[in-house]
Amino acid sequence: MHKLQTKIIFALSSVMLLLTLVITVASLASFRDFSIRAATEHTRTAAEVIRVALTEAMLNGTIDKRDSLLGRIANVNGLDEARVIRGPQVKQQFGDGLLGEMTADTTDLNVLSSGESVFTLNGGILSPEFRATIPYIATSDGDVNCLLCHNVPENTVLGAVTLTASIEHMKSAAIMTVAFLVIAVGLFAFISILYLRRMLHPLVTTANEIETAVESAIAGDFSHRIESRTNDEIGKIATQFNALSEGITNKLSLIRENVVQLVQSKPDYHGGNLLTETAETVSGLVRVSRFKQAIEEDETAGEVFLRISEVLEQEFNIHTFSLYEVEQNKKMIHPVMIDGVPEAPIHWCDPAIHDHCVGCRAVRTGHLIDGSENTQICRSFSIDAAATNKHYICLPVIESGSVGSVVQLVFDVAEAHKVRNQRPLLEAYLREAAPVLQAKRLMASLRESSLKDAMTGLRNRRFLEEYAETLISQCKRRSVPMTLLMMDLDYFKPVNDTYGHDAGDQVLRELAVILQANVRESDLVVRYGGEEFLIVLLETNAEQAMPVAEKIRGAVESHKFKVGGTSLSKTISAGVADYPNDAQAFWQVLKFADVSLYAAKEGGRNQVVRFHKELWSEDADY
Ligand SMILES: Nc1nc2c(ncn2[C@@H]2O[C@H](COP(=O)(O)OP(=O)(O)OP(=O)(O)O)[C@@H](O)[C@H]2O)c(=O)[nH]1
Repeated sequence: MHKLQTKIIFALSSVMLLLTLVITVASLASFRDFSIRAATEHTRTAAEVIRVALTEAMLNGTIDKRDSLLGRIANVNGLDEARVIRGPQVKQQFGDGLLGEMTADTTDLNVLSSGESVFTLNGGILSPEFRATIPYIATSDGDVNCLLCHNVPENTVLGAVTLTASIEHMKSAAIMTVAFLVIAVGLFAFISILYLRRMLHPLVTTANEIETAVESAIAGDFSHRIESRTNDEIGKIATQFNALSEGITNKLSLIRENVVQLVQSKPDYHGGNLLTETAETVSGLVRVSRFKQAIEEDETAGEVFLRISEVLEQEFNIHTFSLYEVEQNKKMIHPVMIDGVPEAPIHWCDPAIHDHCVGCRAVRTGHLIDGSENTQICRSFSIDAAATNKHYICLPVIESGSVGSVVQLVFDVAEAHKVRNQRPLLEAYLREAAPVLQAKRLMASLRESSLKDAMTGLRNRRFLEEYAETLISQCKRRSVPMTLLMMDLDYFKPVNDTYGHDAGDQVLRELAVILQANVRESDLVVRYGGEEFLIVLLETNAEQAMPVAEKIRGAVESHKFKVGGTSLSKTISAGVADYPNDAQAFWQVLKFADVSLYAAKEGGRNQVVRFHKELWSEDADY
């Protein structure tokens, strides 16, 4: 049975039982009281009848026959015994009397001495018996003057009559009445319970339906509707509950549609709690939005990749993953991070994709490659998935229509389902990362080009201004020297004047190639001014740099510059100064290299001059 119904019926039954009990006790108490009062009256009347009869017998001289008189009276309905006892004065005047009139019990004696009536109920509840002991008092007024026969003063107790009356019939009547009451109350209770059940049925059924519907709603299912059975508050609750469920379902559908749009893929709810999973997806999207904000404020594409790796580890709990960057113009794929290690060698895929990016299926197709659905889908994934129990998913990051990067996830077969469920949110992250990565790379390349000389491809003076201090602090930290070679073409103006500016440019381009070819890759060749070049030789002092400068001078001298169909010979002059021997500050070393170059020019050109103190005068106008 339903709990609510049981409770109400139990409460009603308890009330009815209590009511029956109260009525029974009250009835029995009032019956007892009534019985005593009725028996009292009854015995008083019988006592009076006996008195009158005895007086009459005395007057008529038939007092000797009083025994049979008392016997007849005792046979009167409702009386069990009638016994008269003589008081001491009567005994004194008329003798002890009959045998029965002599045997007085304690109650009789008390009544004889006190003159007060005593009424008692004896025999217990099963066979109750009423006893009345009533005194006869001598009186001169009344219908007969007692003092005429009795030699006693007024108000003397002449004797007493003891009457016993059974009140069995009263008890039966009381029991019958109580039984009737109990049956009546029971019947009333039964009818009330039936009526109550009928009345409670819609309430209980509605409450049960609401309970089931709420349980389903907690589990994310809002489809349950409640039948509105009555027109009262219960019916209203049912209607309003339905309206509430309808409202939640509509709003939830709207949220889902928006989530689907944002995630661009229908989240797989796999029978879970719709509300919880939608809420989780929404909070996932909030995290995506925060991620976007963070990467936008990051400085480089490298930092963005680092954030992607943090998201994979912390949010998706994926620890075996690789990030690749595609260099479209060079058709190369560059490993940004392999298994979380920056710039580690390509290891899950065929290393050939490094120089041939279209070997990567994700790069070539621009589609997500799901190796967990088909392990053979990408031929460049070099590990035999079946043998190692490993699966993979490669997600291309599309930047303005082409693949800019690839995120590769490698996981155990057992994790395939989990990873596939995480895919929509991960793709949302990558969609946000794509334009930011592109912007960062664009910024980096713009910056790179602003630090380069467009004509020769060498670094420019701006680069030097930005990195001069870094170069010095690096040398200081590592306690290594650095030499600056300041170089300038000799008599370059006539080239322009004779062959034109384009020819001059060609000479400068060829010179740049010669300079670059004669130093180490780690050294820096900078186009410092028009036909002026600076070479920074790292970890090299001026003594060690002199042969290098000489080699360069020789290389230029022996080179034939191709100018307008003819070839041309040119020479250069160079000045050499180093850190830390000549000066501690970068710009001071540069100045000393420059004055040395000036000295080389002065000295007749096509020569290298090592800086020495005599070349520098604070007063000189360089
Ligand atoms: N074609 C071309 N000429 C340039 C460029 N930058 C500077 N120049 C020219 O380089 C020449 C430098 O001339 P000068 O400073 O007189 O020196 P020079 O003729 O080389 O003689 P010395 O340096 O004294 O040996 C000028 O004519 C500039 O116009 C450039 O980018 N391209």
